[in-house]
Amino acid sequence: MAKKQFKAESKRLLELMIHSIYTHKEIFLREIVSNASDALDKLAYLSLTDDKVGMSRSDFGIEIKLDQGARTITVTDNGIGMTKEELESNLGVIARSGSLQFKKEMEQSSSGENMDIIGQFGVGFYSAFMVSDEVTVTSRAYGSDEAWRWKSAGADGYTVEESRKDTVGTEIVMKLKEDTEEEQYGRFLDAHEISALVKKYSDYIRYPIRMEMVKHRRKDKAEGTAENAAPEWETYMETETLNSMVPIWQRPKSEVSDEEYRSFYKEKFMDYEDPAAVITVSAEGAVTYKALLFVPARAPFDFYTREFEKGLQLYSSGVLIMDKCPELLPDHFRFVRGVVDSQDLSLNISREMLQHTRGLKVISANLEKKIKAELRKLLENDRPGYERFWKAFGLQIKYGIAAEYGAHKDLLRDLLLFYSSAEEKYATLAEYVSRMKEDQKYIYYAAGDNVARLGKLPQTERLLEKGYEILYLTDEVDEFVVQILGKVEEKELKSVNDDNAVPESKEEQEKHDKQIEENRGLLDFVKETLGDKIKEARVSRKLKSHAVCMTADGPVSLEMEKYFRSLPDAAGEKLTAERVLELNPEHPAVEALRSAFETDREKAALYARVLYYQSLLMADLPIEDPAEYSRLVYELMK
Ligand SMILES: Nc1ncnc2c1ncn2[C@@H]1O[C@H](COP(=O)(O)OP(=O)(O)OP(=O)(O)O)[C@@H](O)[C@H]1O
Repeated sequence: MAKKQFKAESKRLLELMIHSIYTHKEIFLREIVSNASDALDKLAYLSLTDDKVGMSRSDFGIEIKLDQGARTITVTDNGIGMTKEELESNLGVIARSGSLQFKKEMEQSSSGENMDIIGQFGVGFYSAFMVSDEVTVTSRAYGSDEAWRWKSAGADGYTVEESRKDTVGTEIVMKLKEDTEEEQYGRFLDAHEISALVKKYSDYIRYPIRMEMVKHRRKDKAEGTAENAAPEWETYMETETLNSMVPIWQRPKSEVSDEEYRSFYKEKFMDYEDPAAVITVSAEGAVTYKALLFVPARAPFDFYTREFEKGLQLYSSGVLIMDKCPELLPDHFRFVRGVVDSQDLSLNISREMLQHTRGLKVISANLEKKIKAELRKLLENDRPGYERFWKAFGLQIKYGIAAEYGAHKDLLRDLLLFYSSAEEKYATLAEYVSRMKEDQKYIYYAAGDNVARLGKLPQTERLLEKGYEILYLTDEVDEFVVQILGKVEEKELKSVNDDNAVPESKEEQEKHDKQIEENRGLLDFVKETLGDKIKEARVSRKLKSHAVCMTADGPVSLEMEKYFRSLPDAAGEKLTAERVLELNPEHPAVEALRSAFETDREKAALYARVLYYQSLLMADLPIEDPAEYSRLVYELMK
């Protein structure tokens, strides 16, 4: 029979498995058993809506058989099975999630020194090759009379041939490798070893995992045996269920260790980092359910893409109904992973119907509150942990505030962190407010690309000098968030660009009014020279060591304009900011402009243009005509 080749990337993964230097080879059993459990889930789910399956929950199970003579471990399930095509496509190429993730990680760590990663999350079926030199999979798919056998001795390919199997399901025979000095593969033929591995990794699997175990018992005394004769023992075989079948989320929190929660998370959701937070819920009342939720420590690579699917696993009395039920999670908490199990959702419910059940709404509203509370707890008790969370998912929280016209702002506001000028670290809005100076009316913010640049923005200088704290907003969505929030604890959020951002004394005000009066002609001239490039030229109230800065009037800020400009053309009309060029009349450069305005208008126009370009540069706005700008500078230097 012709051997078929594995796809290139599968082959590489397989080779890694075969030559794995990883010491926790024992995890192969967890992977094979969890695949069997998935297959049982699928058929159990089908049996809810399809009478033809003719099986009930108690009929499903997994069986493990050890054969010392043949050096084989056989794992059999009566789940959904695989057709010939499925055998080829599922076992011939790298499967989804876990294996792919694994492959990515391996590519990133080119030397393979990260081999420890292997055991931390699902590596799937291929892990069988860590301990076996031949794997045979015989399967009969539900609804089919045919059975097929897939066989492979490793990276050089596999065969698929017709076979026989009386019942629906899958049987996997792993022929163990010969023992070497480093590795005793033979230990996996020991029933006690296997039993311990099932307990360790697969205890919560909700189907019985059965195996024949050798047992010892005292023989009944034969008649006439002396009273004090030594008791006689006999051995016999008995099928034992190795796992407790109690899912971790059904166990009382006090009986589960943190380590158990963490390793459950890592195995189930294929992460190799511990979660940032674990949330357990046991609710009784309108809807009775248990939930076990996790906040991952970092965002999956596809988190901020359309491909990412949110949702929690939904079980109804222990039967998996849906792998990612989106209705259970609001968008702003879409990073949460976990499981919900409720006896109050009808088992016969179809997935479409499920979307409309009230029970789900109740659960989701409750979970939203719990997640919020847990994040607050993290913020209060473990600031570095929260800041790590914030780096991963803060953007999502901000989107949540900006979404739906601010419908969720009250829930999410006190989860926000912004970088602050005061302590050069993140601050919550409440922390900012608590530090506000007595005479301080506003919560100040500056928006731009990065903190370093914002700290040097001309218009922040006087505010900082007066000792006011400024929040530096560096995400595109930030200014939308600020607009939606409007006020925090009665304090208005104010851009440093705002014309009256800096509070003025009466004298300062009078001085300013006088400056406006004195410079009226000059301001008109600057506006005339620059034409449509600006809406207005204005005497600045906020500049100190700089001559000019660019700000904007109206609802569209300069940063928003940058954002709108970055959108694809299809995104509709581009909104532009109403630009205002602010001049500092006390600055020598502006004084030079003023005297040129009085004596040499051509020179004054040159100065005005140069200052305009300077303001664009400092605001990190594009210079429309860099060549012209350069020519102006040459002109100045003449
Ligand atoms: N016992 C089984 N019964 C039915 N199908 C199975 C069985 N074992 C494996 N499969 C099929 O083979 C596919 C590949 O399995 P594999 O373990 O490599 O990846 P996976 O389970 O999809 O993801 P992971 O990498 O997370 O384990 C499975 O998705 C499933 O469709």
